Amino acid sequence: MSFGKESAKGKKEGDLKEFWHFGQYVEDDAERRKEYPENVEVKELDQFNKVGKETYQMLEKTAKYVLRALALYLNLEETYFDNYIHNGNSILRPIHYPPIKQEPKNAVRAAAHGDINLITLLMGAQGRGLQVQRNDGEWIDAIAEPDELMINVGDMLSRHSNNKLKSTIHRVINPPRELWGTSRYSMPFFMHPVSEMKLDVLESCIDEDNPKQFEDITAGEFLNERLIELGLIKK
Ligand SMILES: O=C(O)CCC(=O)C(=O)O
Ligand SMILES: [Fe+2]
Repeated sequence: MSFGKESAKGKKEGDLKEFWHFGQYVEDDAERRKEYPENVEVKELDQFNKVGKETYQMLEKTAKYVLRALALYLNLEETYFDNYIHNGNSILRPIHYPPIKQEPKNAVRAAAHGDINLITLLMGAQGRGLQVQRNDGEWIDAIAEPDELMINVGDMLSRHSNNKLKSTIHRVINPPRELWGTSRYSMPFFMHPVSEMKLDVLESCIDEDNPKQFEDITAGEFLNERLIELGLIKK
């Protein structure tokens, strides 16, 4: 994905980043397989596709267990999400934030946003910069240690749970000027369900104090809407 092409929802400046995508490896459903683009084979790097696939599948499995815990928290069956995420449209996205060569004006490495998907798993990034916004509006550093994962709730889960689980607003700030010459690398795993999953607010998350906050929509429709807003696909 070319540099500067993606911008956060509602922001005109492109983010200062470039990235690769590893997508779903559908091995048991010919119809579903046609829904996703083929993963691109990189012949120049011997281990690239193998390591990408292994990383994808390990993070996918980890995310599945996290969603099981969240399902229990939402008073759902423990395995509620399992069928929705099997062969889901999840993405492993290694990102490179290149050295900054000139005054970026209003552009940042990643402008403030909520992720589109159910949950995001972030392995320790190489280089600081990630911040999350607290409920009181203050931004705090969110730096995972090598043996830790940062886990964000995304907008799809926030809709489905009527905001009982709030989408984590986060951003990647530019480094101080003396570190402009350094790259940053990060590797989020975005857990997405299959496109036909209904994100309609769960009945169990609606009551008098917390009326239904979101319109009914499927994951596929919601993703499409958001990709248009991010400048990644055309209407
Ligand atoms: O670079 C990071 O650590 C986070 C990237 C991110 O938030 C995103 O790509 O959605
Ligand atoms: Fe994000």
